Amino acid sequence: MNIEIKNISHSYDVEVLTDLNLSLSNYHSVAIIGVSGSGKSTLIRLMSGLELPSSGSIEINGFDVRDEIYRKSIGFVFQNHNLFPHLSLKKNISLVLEKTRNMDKTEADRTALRYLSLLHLEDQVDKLPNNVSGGQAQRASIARALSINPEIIFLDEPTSSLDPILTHEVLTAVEELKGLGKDFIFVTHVMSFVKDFADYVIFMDQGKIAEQGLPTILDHPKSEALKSFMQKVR
Ligand SMILES: Nc1ncnc2c1ncn2[C@@H]1O[C@H](COP(=O)(O)OP(=O)(O)OP(=O)(O)O)[C@@H](O)[C@H]1O
Repeated sequence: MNIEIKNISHSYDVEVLTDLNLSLSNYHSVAIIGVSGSGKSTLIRLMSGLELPSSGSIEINGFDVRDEIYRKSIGFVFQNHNLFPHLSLKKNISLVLEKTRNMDKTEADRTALRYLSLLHLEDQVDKLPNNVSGGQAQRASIARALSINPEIIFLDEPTSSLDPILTHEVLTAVEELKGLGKDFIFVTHVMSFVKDFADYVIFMDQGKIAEQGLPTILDHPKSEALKSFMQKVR
């Protein structure tokens, strides 16, 4: 995918991203890392078009992120699974497909089952989100994001509410998706996953990109900020 971010700043009560620029071509799996509050979630939400920057522009694969065509070409997985609690895992997916992709019920059900199986949830499809583990629910929300056949999948700390075992289970499932030919942009605190899965790393510090490059920057950080971060997360 190609990413062109020009001079974006973003404020809530105070400025959280400051004059940020990024130009990337032909990477497929971009990790955004950094300490809590450094602006990672804000950046990934702006890149997905879920929120618009206070100033500046973002183009991904040649589309302004405000473009409806772009918005239909992405899937987003949130920190918490965001599934409807009163619908089964299957229905959580098939309903989205019926309502937003005009699929008939049979095709929507078939597609939901296909993606739930891809995430190893074929035995859980009729359960409600509250009756499966946190890792299974998060895998179902990844299946839901995939089911609309997006070009890019955004994951904003998908394992932040999970214990280490479930974190491993979800991230292993994500790694298995590499062969699908999708592009990924993700925020995570799990550095082993960054090393295994990312082909480019963006390190955020205080609303700016403090360091960026291939995943090898994690082993050979140049900036004091990334050095200090790596000492804390190891
Ligand atoms: N909707 C909002 N309204 C007001 N302030 C916000 C909002 N979202 C984020 N912020 C503030 O913006 C700053 C950056 O937040 P952001 O969530 O982007 O950081 P982060 O690096 O993803 O942190 P974490 O790792 O804790 O999720 C923080 O100071 C946060 O309190």
